[in-house]
Amino acid sequence: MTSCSIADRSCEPCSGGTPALTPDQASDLYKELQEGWVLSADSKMISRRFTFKGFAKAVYLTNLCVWLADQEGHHPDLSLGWGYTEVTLTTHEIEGLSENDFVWAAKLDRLLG
Ligand SMILES: C[C@H](O)[C@H](O)[C@H]1CNC2=NC(N)=NC(=O)C2=N1
Repeated sequence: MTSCSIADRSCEPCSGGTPALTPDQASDLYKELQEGWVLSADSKMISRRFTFKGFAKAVYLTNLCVWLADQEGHHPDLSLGWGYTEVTLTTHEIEGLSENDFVWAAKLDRLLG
């Protein structure tokens, strides 16, 4: 059986010529993500803050994000401190959201079970 999850897709190389997702397209893809992701009001980014008790767990999640970013060739902005990692996705090339951002977020959701 096929699952048809966006987590099964791959991030595609993105050039400046591809238009950013419209707010409607972004909110459709947003529905496929797990709870906890936030779609910004201007539909230009999605983010999720993970909280932990301690520093090392936040570093481990950050390192997982580094691994996934290099695997997919698509890179989140990461903010790390004691007890938290915040992951923000946007496609810098187009100053907005692309499908890559949602594929990447869904892959992280899947890795985290
Ligand atoms: C050629 C390569 O696809 C680009 O330089 C990628 C790399 N990772 C990227 N990551 C993100 N988040 N946005 C980009 O525009 C981007 N560009």
